[in-house]
Amino acid sequence: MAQTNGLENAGTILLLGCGKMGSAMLDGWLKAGIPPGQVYVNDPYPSDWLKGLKNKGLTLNASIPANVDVCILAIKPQMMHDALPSLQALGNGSTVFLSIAAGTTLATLASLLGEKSPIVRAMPNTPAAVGCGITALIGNQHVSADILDKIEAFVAVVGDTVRLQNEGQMDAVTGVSGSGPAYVFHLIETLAAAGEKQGLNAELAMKLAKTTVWGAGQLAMKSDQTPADLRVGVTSPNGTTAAALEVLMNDHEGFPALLDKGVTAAVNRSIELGKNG
Ligand SMILES: NC(=O)C1=CN([C@@H]2O[C@H](COP(=O)(O)OP(=O)(O)OC[C@H]3O[C@@H](n4cnc5c(N)ncnc54)[C@H](O)[C@@H]3O)[C@@H](O)[C@H]2O)C=CC1
Ligand SMILES: O=C(O)[C@@H]1CCC=N1
Repeated sequence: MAQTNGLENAGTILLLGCGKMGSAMLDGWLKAGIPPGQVYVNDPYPSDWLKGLKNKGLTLNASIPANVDVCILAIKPQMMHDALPSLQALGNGSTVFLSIAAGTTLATLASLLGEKSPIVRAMPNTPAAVGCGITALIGNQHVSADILDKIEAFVAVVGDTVRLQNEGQMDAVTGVSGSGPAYVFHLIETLAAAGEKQGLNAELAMKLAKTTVWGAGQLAMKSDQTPADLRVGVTSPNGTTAAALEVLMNDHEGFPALLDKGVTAAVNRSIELGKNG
């Protein structure tokens, strides 16, 4: 039997906002077999890649179609109040909305889109661009198990998925995995810079830093051992790693304290964005 990905009956799709996240997801849907003829995209600043998809049948910047099965909101949270009133005709309960905006709550989305609307809130991350994202999802009271399965299929084609128990978890998810890739990219930058300071040329230092983060990520995912055990496995008694970890694992000014402060700042900003919504 042919393999299915849950998107065979995706229906008519409207994507509002096709920047970094919107285009990563759109690319995933098209690669997963959604015909471009089923896809409408509205974005006032379309990329060349997006414009090129018009030749394949995608509809760009047309008026809102009368019947939309799934409408994906991939605009900035600050744009919701201006942009969503244009979608109110879709708020009769038959269109399912998927918002990936940080902070914007299900209640705010329902107030802007129509209280009958089935709305799923999700938090993906940019590794979705290479099919390695992780997206957390939660639906409002109008989202049935079947609808949630269907919407999950839209994000599952660009990576792993998790379902949340309650919307309150979304701020913490945003601080850990939504913003998380930036922390890891910064780790790569700073590891490479430290290598340069030790005399390596820039290209070599960056190759070592990138491949080390990639390899450690692969090992953490594939090994039966916990990350803590894997760390111990690198650390020879009285060796080089132990010397580094003595500095990095300092509770007050090392990784644990810094990352905790960073994640807390992201979570607080997510809560603030939600209140402003
Ligand atoms: N970048 C990231 O790592 C992640 C972003 N998000 C969320 O995804 C959403 C989009 O973020 P990015 O893709 O990073 O931003 P972006 O700035 O790359 O994309 C936003 C797009 O919206 C378009 N736009 C502006 N006004 C519009 C309107 N009225 N109608 C239609 N399109 C409009 C812009 O031209 C732009 O292409 C945000 O709500 C963000 O919180 C969620 C998870 C991760
Ligand atoms: O920085 C932001 O607000 C968005 C949400 C998560 C990642 N990027």
